[in-house]
Amino acid sequence: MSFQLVLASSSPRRQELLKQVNIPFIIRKPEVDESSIHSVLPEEKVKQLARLKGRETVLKDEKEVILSADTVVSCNKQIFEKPNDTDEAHHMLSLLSGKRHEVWTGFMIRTGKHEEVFTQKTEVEFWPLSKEEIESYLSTGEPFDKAGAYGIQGPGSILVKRIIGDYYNVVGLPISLVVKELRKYDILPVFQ
Ligand SMILES: Cc1cn([C@H]2C[C@H](O)[C@@H](COP(=O)(O)OP(=O)(O)OP(=O)(O)O)O2)c(=O)[nH]c1=O
Repeated sequence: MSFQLVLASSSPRRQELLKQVNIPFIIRKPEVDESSIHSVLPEEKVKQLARLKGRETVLKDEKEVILSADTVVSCNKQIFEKPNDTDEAHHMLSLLSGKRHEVWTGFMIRTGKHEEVFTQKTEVEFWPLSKEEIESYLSTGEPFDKAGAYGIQGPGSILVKRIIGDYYNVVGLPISLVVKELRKYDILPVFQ
């Protein structure tokens, strides 16, 4: 039986990453209250949030596979999600300045019969950032819809000294691991 992929996400980055590997999908965004998840461990938090988003997405028939995900930044035992305002974004970037942090993405794959949750970690190191650099970056508006208040894929790329691990995991979906798992449902990138 071949399955239809349903992306349970409104993140433009996740949509782009699936398009990049030519996987056909439809979008169905769940209504979730993310504030109900309080885990202090980033790996647990992204698992729980991906699970919540996946389970709250309606399965319309047995041929559908739901893919949901969540990304957080973890630095010095603190978890950074999307900043609520400029002050919070400034605070996050000040704490990330000159240091290493982890980006965790959790994703869930769910059908009517099975569900599984996976996680992936990428380490990112930032250059030391001056107050002016942080303010100039904030003025681009980039930080506000992104965990940790930056996007590695845009102008935020110049904040990054190095990364260890999957780049796409930082952008919101570890696409090669996702594709590997979707093969079980005969969902294949078109070039295969
Ligand atoms: C660290 C980092 C995060 N991000 C993004 C990926 C995610 O979209 C976002 C983290 O927020 P999420 O809550 O994981 O996702 P979302 O609210 O954008 O979308 P949805 O819940 O509908 O799936 O941060 C980047 O785009 N680049 C980066 O470098």
